[in-house]
Amino acid sequence: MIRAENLSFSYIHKPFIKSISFEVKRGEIFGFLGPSGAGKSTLQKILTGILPGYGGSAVVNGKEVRNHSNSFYEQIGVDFEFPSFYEKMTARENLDFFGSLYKGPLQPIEGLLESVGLEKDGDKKVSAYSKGMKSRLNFVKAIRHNPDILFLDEPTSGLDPVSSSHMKALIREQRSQGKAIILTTHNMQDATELCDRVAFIVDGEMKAVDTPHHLIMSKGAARVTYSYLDGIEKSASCPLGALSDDSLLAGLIKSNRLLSIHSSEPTLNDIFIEMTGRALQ
Ligand SMILES: Nc1ncnc2c1ncn2[C@@H]1O[C@H](COP(=O)(O)OP(=O)(O)OP(=O)(O)O)[C@@H](O)[C@H]1O
Repeated sequence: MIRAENLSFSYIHKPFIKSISFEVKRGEIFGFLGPSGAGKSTLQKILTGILPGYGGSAVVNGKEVRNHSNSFYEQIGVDFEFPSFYEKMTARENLDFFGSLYKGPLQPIEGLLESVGLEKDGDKKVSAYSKGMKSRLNFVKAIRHNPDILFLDEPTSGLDPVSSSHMKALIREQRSQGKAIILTTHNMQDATELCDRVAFIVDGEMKAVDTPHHLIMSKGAARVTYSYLDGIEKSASCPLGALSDDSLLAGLIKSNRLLSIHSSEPTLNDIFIEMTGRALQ
């Protein structure tokens, strides 16, 4: 549903986005991960038709984005990080207004507000909404016209843990309806939980693309860390695959002197740092 080939872009004369290619299929959540200034929002802007002066090709729902007509916006939903609403209007009035910009059928406001726990706040002015409430309202604004493709920028930013987990469930539900979703985040936990595939973006270049699981497994072996008493508490670790070669561990098990033992895999964040030499947050 989305295909980028040799995508490039420059804000000034210097090339910034450099030869990026990827594909996102129906029913897939694809994550852009990268540090601040890496080019994630720029890529989203190219794919949503805001920056038409790009090089290469960006095809969204079968159309080259730079040639898009207004009907393009009937097919995509955009939830960018900073919600845009008329603050003096209520949530319901805002959804009515933004909904009126679309030709196609709209999802009923009541059900949408209920899906994000705002059913009792629909008649409140948006100026009285908290940051998290605005984020939830922004999400339903993006899906009101039931688009095939969703662009989400930091969709859990500003949400408390319960709302964040609820938001992730809503995003998965959109995926199960067959939508293609591009999600931008700094949050590795969200990316690991939500994304079918992720792209590491650094300095306008794509450094790796794969499933979070493959990325984690390809680079770092899981390790086992254990602690024991030897006058004072000490700890040691060894690769999971080499447990039987660890004579210290074998001795501790035999003499029943182990205090704790656990295994840990590298996180996506560790892999990002290893592959790109840059920290994400
Ligand atoms: N309109 C513009 N004119 C000139 N430079 C710009 C413009 N918009 C963005 N940039 C520059 O392009 C680079 C990439 O910005 P972009 O917003 O795509 O990064 P990002 O990866 O989305 O960062 P963040 O995670 O902080 O949102 C930055 O160096 C930014 O200063």
